[in-house]
Amino acid sequence: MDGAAVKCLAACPAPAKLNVFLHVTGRRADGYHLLQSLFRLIDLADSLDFEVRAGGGVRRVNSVPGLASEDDLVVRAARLLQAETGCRLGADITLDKRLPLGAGLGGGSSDAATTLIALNRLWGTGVARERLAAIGLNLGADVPFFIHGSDALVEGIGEVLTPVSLPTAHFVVLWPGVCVPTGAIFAAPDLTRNSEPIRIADFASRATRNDLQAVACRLYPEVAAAIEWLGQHAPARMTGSGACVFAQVDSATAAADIVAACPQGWRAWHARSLSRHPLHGWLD
Ligand SMILES: C[C@](O)(CO)[C@H](O)COP(=O)(O)OP(=O)(O)OC[C@H]1O[C@@H](n2ccc(N)nc2=O)[C@H](O)[C@@H]1O
Ligand SMILES: Nc1ncnc2c1ncn2[C@@H]1O[C@H](COP(=O)(O)OP(=O)(O)OP(=O)(O)O)[C@@H](O)[C@H]1O
Repeated sequence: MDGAAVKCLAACPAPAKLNVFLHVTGRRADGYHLLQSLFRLIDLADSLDFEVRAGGGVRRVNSVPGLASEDDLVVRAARLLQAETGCRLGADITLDKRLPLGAGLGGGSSDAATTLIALNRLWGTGVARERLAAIGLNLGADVPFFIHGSDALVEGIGEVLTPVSLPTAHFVVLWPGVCVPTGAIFAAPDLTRNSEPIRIADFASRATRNDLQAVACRLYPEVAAAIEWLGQHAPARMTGSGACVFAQVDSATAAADIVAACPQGWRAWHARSLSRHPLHGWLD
């Protein structure tokens, strides 16, 4: 342990996202794909506790099944912030992992974003939002979205954000129990990579889809089965690169009825839209 805790912060939320649509419009020279996607924050979340230490060590102090501490984006985010700012303080971090891994909910990216926002405040490193988002992009394509912290049309590989204001909504989110590795979906030869770009002003009136869905359904039949089951209740679509699928419903009651009928071995949640990341006010 690196000295006594000098400051603590408990129960910092790391909310999930849904990709209302996701179009792949091209590919960069480095292999990353260009996207157009409407991202919504939802109130399903991981939760993080931070204890600042006088020594410079950073570690996750609890165990998380399937996620070694040294590989955790939370630990990598904290070390990256130290490297970028020269901060000599350290942190013990506890991650209460509630979001499934590799689920298209952006859990790892959100954990990283919450770590950057919380430690930037606790360590007093004073990095402004835009620079923190640029730092976060090194950890994952979705991190800038969570640092900006509001619903957005996202372009580039995740770094070009146009905030949008959307009505509140209820969703059912369904996880068919598998973990989908994002890289494998983007690497598939049959992925649609040339969707026509939509103008921001037009996206509400155009037909949309998730271009990653067909590949994920082919490689992971559980995803196809989840879309089929949820689709009997409301129009259903995959989020991110899967494995979760979601449907917008009219009310909390409608969501609860579908959640109650969820087949054994899968998990379903009623999620509400979130207008802002709960830590949004902590950045300039
Ligand atoms: C598809 C989305 O879920 C949409 O929200 C995200 O853009 C994926 O973000 P992520 O899970 O944070 O993914 P990253 O860890 O950045 O990338 C994993 C791998 O997916 C591929 N990848 C990812 C994002 C992107 N725009 N193009 C890609 O080709 C790359 O091979 C990369 O090595
Ligand atoms: N704190 C973390 N939480 C989740 N995954 C993490 C974390 N740190 C590292 N990872 C790694 O990142 C991978 C993908 O994480 P994540 O759960 O965010 O995927 P995802 O929900 O599919 O995200 P996206 O929607 O951005 O594709 C995991 O399989 C895991 O190996």
